[in-house]
Amino acid sequence: MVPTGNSTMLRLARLAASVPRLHAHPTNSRHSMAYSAKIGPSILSSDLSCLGSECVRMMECGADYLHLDVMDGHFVPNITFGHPMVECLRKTVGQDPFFDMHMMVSRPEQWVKPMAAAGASQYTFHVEATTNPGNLIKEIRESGMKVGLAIKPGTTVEELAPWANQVDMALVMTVEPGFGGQKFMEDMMPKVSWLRSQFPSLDIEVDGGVGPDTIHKCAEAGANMIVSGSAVIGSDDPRSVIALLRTAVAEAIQKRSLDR
Ligand SMILES: O=C(CO)[C@@H](O)[C@H](O)COP(=O)(O)O
Ligand SMILES: [Fe+2]
Repeated sequence: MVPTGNSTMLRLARLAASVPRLHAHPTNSRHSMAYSAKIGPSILSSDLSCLGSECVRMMECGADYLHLDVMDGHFVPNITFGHPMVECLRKTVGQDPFFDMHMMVSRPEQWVKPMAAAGASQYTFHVEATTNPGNLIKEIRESGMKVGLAIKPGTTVEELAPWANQVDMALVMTVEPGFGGQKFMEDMMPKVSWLRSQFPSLDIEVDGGVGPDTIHKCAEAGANMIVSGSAVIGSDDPRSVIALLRTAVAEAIQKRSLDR
């Protein structure tokens, strides 16, 4: 029988409110709503000659969004792709999937409009790459995209903090940007914990070396947007890995909300 007493109802309502929305679309996450667990495979680790079908496969395996790594051979010592590829991917996957563009480029200002036109959903730039983050945030918003702000391992979280209230997402890099398949830097976790304590409803993303072995550190520290490249793409069962990562984060979010 369903209990209907007032105190029981109150407890059930509290419990329901504390349960994270597992499949929330990233576009709904800012401002009014509590953050939720979202898993974004980095397609850098996939067969780059099949990017379109790899994106489709990741969405079919339960990805919440796609993390697309743009490298210019200048900001980082590697080159990937630019907005023409994003335009093709958008045509292949349709309007729905959320494209988080991780812009590892110098002068990120120059690609805002082309990326927006190509179908990017969020433009995540590095604070190290610009002298005027405030202006760039404004330009990204005016182009209709969400804003992500990233810091490299050597950059302190204090450099991100002044902008945190103006962005949709903060990205704490857990490897030196440039390549997939590197070792997770656990010593970045205090940055995540600090951001979570200061900005309780901010989307906080971690990127680099994140997989089943390292997800619990990220989840406990307070990250809720999880980029995972080689651990997901290289797995025989990406669907299970994505589900495992999401469960770890969802449980940590639930624990945090019950502890409050
Ligand atoms: O931005 C980057 C690397 O610069 C990442 O998005 C990696 O591509 C993630 O891959 P794994 O470290 O998970 O293999
Ligand atoms: Fe990335």
